This record gives sequence, C-alpha cells and structure tokens, in this order.
Amino acid sequence: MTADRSLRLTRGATVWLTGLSGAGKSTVAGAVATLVAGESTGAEVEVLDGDEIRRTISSDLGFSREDRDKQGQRVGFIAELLSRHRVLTLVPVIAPYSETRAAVRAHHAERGSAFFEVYVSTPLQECARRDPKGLYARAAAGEVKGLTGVDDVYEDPETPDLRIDTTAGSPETAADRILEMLHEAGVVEYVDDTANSENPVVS
Ligand SMILES: Nc1ncnc2c1ncn2[C@@H]1O[C@H](COP(=O)(O)OS(=O)(=O)O)[C@@H](OP(=O)(O)O)[C@H]1O
Ligand SMILES: Nc1ncnc2c1ncn2[C@@H]1O[C@H](COP(=O)(O)OP(=O)(O)O)[C@@H](O)[C@H]1O
Repeated sequence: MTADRSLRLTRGATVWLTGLSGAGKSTVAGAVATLVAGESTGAEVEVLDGDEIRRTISSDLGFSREDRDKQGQRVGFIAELLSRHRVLTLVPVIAPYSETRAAVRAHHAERGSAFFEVYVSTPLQECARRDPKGLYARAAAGEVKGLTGVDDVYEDPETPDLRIDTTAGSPETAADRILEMLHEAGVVEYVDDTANSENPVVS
C-alpha cells in the first residue's frame, strides 16, 4: 500500500483467523484493522476477539466441546450480521472443530455474505515458545487442562482460503497477505488518489 492510493471496501466480509493460542490470530487481526482504518475511505472494520467475547456475551462458556462449538456459532452469527452490513469483520477465534467452521461458512453462504477462513498455522512448538499468556507453562505444570493442541483437539483446516505461518515475517506482512486475498476476491479495491477525482482509477 502506498501513500498515493487508498483502500475501499466493495462489501462487508468475515475473515475468520483460526489457529492455536499464541499463533498470532489477534495480532494479525489488529494489524489488518489498523491498515484498513488508516488507509481507507470510510471503510468500517471490527475485530471480534475470542477472549473479549468470552469476557462478555460468552462468559457462561468454558472449553468443553459443546461450549467451544457454541462460542463459534455465537461469534459466527454476529460476524455475519456485521459483514452483511458492509463491515469488514475480523474474527481471531480458535474454532478448533472443522464442523463448527463449516457451519459458520454455511451460515454466511445462506445469507449471501462473504466468508474467508485464514488458517494461522504457526506450529505448536513456536506458540508454546511465545506463550504470550503463560497458558502453555501452566498446562505443562498441570494447572490448565484441555489446552488446544496440548491435551485438546485442534482439527487443521484442509482447504483454508489462506494459510499463514507467523514463525517468520512481521504481523504487517501477514496483514498484507490478507488484504491481497480480499483484493483478489473483489472485496477490497484501491483508488489512485493522484488521479483526477472526477475520474478515479480503481484497481
Ligand atoms: N483450554 C484452553 N484452550 C484454548 N484457549 C484457552 C483455554 N483456556 C483459556 N484459553 C483462552 O481462551 C482463548 C480462546 O478462546 P476462543 O473463544 O477463541 O476458543 S474456542 O474457539 O472456543 O476454542 C485463548 O485465546 P488466544 O490465546 O487468543 O487463542 C486463551 O486466551
Ligand atoms: N509475525 C507475527 N505475527 C503475529 N504475532 C507475532 C508475529 N511474530 C511474533 N508474534 C508474537 O506472537 C504473539 C501472538 O499472540 P496473539 O496474537 O495473542 O496470538 P493468538 O491470538 O493466536 O492467541 C504475540 O506476542 C506477538 O507479538
């Protein structure tokens, strides 16, 4: 993205960032939101973070299979509503089950809303090395049970729209790849700000 072009959304979309704790889902979602907010012409962007949702409307949920599925369905419902109303909705939520992710995709498709699955595929070893919340250390000490990827299941997405391993590269590079995906899908377009404002060049 250069300073002489701006970004605009042609429609809303949900971008679901799935992956292990510490993979970089929230950091990359934040980087996309910052880029879009800073370089767009009035585009709306929201982040629905799993931790934040769990502190509010999902404070009744734990980490059983049933509860994780409910969390996915709830967040998917809100994301679809937002994206149908032209918001670029970034969802850094683990969503460990293929079935939940497929149901959320189908929910979007039934309503004509765009949905993209981004697999933040940073390996467990790197996630545990980063351990930004100390969860892996607590799991190793036996203080946390059922941590995704350690002693609870994570079903790898088989056909994600995009796969990003954040072991190498910056969050901004990862964010650029997501914007490129959205550009290719026609959700994002760029307007050449140096062109005649009555005859803008859009790509
Ligand atoms: N047992 C266990 N497994 C996974 N994650 C745990 C667990 N306990 C607490 N946490 C914290 O909860 C965050 C994940 O919430 P999500 O709603 O994204 O997870 S899920 O989709 O319902 O599986 C997760 O956030 P991220 O680290 O951002 O992924 C953790 O902060
Ligand atoms: N390229 C990168 N992309 C995203 N996060 C990165 C990257 N390199 C290092 N990190 C670090 O990894 C950690 C990822 O944490 P977070 O974004 O909360 O992950 P998640 O939301 O998947 O649990 C952060 O401490 C972040 O600074």
